[in-house]
Amino acid sequence: MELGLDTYKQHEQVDDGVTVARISLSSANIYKVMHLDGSETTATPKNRTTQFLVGDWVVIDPQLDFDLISERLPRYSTLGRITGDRYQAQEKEAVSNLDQLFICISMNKNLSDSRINRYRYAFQKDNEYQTSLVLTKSDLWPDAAQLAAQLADELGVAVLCTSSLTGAGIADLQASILPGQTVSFYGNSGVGKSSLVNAVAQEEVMATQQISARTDKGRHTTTSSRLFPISRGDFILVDTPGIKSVGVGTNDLAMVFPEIVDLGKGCRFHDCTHKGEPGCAVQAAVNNGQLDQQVYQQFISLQAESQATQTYLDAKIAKKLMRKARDKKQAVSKRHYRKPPM
Ligand SMILES: Nc1nc2c(ncn2[C@@H]2O[C@H](COP(=O)(O)OP(=O)(O)OP(=O)(O)O)[C@@H](O)[C@H]2O)c(=O)[nH]1
Ligand SMILES: [Zn+2]
Repeated sequence: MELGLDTYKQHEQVDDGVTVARISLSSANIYKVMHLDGSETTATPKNRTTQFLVGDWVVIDPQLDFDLISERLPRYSTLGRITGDRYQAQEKEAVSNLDQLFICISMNKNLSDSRINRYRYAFQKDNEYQTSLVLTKSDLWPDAAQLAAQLADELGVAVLCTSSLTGAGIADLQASILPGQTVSFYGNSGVGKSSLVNAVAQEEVMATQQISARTDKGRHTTTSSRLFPISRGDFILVDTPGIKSVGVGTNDLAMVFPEIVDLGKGCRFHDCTHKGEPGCAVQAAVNNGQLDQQVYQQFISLQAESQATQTYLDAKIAKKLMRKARDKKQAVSKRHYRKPPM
């Protein structure tokens, strides 16, 4: 097992004579590294301020029952995720040294343009890793291959049409992963990602679930990313359950709809939402046929969605800040506590 080291060496240099390992788990500053023989050890950074991502190659100094991480080797790619800070959603790095990202969308009756548009930014981004679209559950779509071809043409990315049920397209997907590559599958809960990954890996890497009518929550017990070497397929899988959103955030709208941003420069108000304000150049363009009505509708619905993401993130952050403030207050009142005089 080489954990993708050969692929890594095609991008970056690794000195002879050092012992390298790969970060396989990162959770609340507890790290695990995987060695080239497949064994895993808890690891502690020599320098506590250094942050690591799952996928990082590191130089280790093995101790009796743990590894000391002495150095992080350069990353040739990073997969981002949207997180919130106090003011706005932000893109943060989540996984490193990734070669391919497969964005999975299921071919059920909910398949729509807006669903695909959500990821348009991720497809268009000039990534250091390759991004492909994987259509899952193709057995549910009458002319799946035709739609796949149309999307490939439209998006300019590879589109793989698969069904874990019939096995269609699985061999193509396997063939698109080169030996020693590090890959990740992204998809909303229920798209059939686990079934697909297991079919591609030819082993039970991930637990599959029947879609729960009760609740969508609590099915993934872990939210930390993890590295899985797949021996049958000779590739490395990074499971990223914590990544809820790839490139969907307010800022990304501009990248998905550059024509609307351009038109928006002509609006009377600089913060125009293009939803009926007077002097809106975008609405005017829809009215005179310059802007496609459908594109406009997609923009509006995606705008609502990204605002919802935003609000969700803001609320989460507000809660966190309140909790912090409360903890601080409690700490202060503890400090001032004096034993009552006898
Ligand atoms: N028709 C059809 N159903 C499928 C296919 N693949 C998976 N399913 C069904 O879709 C449901 C979800 O499958 P999973 O593989 O667990 O989906 P997931 O995306 O990993 O879901 P989470 O575990 O919630 O992340 C299950 O009921 C599967 O039986 C397929 O190719 N065709
Ligand atoms: Zn406007």
